[in-house]
Amino acid sequence: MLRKLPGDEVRTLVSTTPDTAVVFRPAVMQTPAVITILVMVGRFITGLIRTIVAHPIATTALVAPSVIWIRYGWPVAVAAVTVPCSMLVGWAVAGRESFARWVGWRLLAFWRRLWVYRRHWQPVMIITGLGRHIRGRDYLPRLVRVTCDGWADRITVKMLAGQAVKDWADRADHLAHGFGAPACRVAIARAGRLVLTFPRRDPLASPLSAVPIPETASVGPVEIGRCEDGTTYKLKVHGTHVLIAGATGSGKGSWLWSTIRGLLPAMRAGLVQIWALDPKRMELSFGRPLFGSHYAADPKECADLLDEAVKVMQERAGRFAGLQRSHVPTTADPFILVIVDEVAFLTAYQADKQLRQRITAALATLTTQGRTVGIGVMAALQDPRKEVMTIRNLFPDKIALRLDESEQVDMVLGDGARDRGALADHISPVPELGAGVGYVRLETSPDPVRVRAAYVSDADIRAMVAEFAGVGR
Ligand SMILES: Nc1ncnc2c1ncn2[C@@H]1O[C@H](COP(=O)(O)OP(=O)(O)OP(=O)(O)O)[C@@H](O)[C@H]1O
Repeated sequence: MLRKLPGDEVRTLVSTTPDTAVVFRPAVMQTPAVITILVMVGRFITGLIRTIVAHPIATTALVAPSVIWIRYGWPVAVAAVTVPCSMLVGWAVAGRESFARWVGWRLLAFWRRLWVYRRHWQPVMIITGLGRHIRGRDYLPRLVRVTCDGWADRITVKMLAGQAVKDWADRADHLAHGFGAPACRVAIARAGRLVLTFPRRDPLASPLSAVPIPETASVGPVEIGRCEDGTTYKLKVHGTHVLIAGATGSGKGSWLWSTIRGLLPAMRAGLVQIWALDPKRMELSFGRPLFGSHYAADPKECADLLDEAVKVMQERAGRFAGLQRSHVPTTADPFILVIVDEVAFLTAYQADKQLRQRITAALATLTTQGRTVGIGVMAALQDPRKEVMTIRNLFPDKIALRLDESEQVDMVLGDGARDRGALADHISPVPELGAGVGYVRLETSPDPVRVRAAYVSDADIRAMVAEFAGVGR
């Protein structure tokens, strides 16, 4: 411990003038070891007092049995430990959730603060460059608070003066590895303070089976799957447009089908119509009887269907003008969701230039003016480059499933999304692990949310068709 003392660096400081060989060495005063030891003991005692003041309950729980033993003998001390412990075990068995909320997660947070974060804080901060070691002194960001839940540790950090969120976001990978976590998300708590989220396990690592069809007719938000904190995820479709980008086999189909599944009762009630454009003929054709006449696969038919949607939009806009500013779905004016699978087939890979321009113009019109009159677009595509999808920025809500390159993440979700933890290029290509997993960035929140869509199997689609065929007349 005493091999290197604070101040030893000074010994190695050397300065020279640029044009002479003169070397200046500072005079070094040796501090007697006893003074150094006293300083260290003083620091240890201060740290101990600080810990006692910061954690009075934990300290009492540790110290009280020894005090009882000394004053009243060991049988009383053993009773004083076993009675509360068995009560806690009883509570943990009888009321798992309340025990976890009031005791379990707090104990885990206390332990992980000491054992993981405090222990590794100094080396991780220095090596990542977020802290500085200058002339024997450490200048480190302050670890303010650690909280745990069933999924992740959340750490509140006070940044060093002059640091920016980007400094931390750029080092999210380093922080994750430094503290032994699979990932790290950086979010702003308030000026000067950040919350770092370190997941401890991945609740999305195994596929989810299809969400039951809702009992009641609702236009959304539609339950799609689960977030990584274990809560159910509901996607808003009415009043927005959604772009889903992902490499081949990333599970775009499960997002499209989970949405359709959640809207079936509303379709039956006449409050929703789904208009399906399926240029690949591989995805939506499977549930064709659900869409009635609002299904197109041939590019020319797709363009006609889109033009029809534009006409409905313009007719509604004329009728609603001056009367209402937002759409309320009714059987007379249902919410129309235009679902386009592999939109690039129509906007980029379409050989007929005129048709391509017509389709792009119709999609641009719908995405800029459709949402207030009850027309939404949900489009899926594999390649998110601007040349392929010139109108990608017209979609307020975006979802990035597995992508091949890290640059594609910001192309889909917008600037800074990957820095904020949307590691869509790290999603596993193994379908059981990664298909259907994606990062959602909503227009209302800059922080991407990691979600897995439930898998709607062929058998589920067949059952949906058997029960709901004809709802899309
Ligand atoms: N949510 C999911 N959970 C688990 N597995 C899934 C999920 N979604 C899809 N899969 C699996 O991944 C495979 C590919 O899915 P899917 O065809 O939907 O991908 P895609 O992105 O539409 O691909 P492409 O663009 O090539 O059509 C499916 O056959 C299925 O086995």
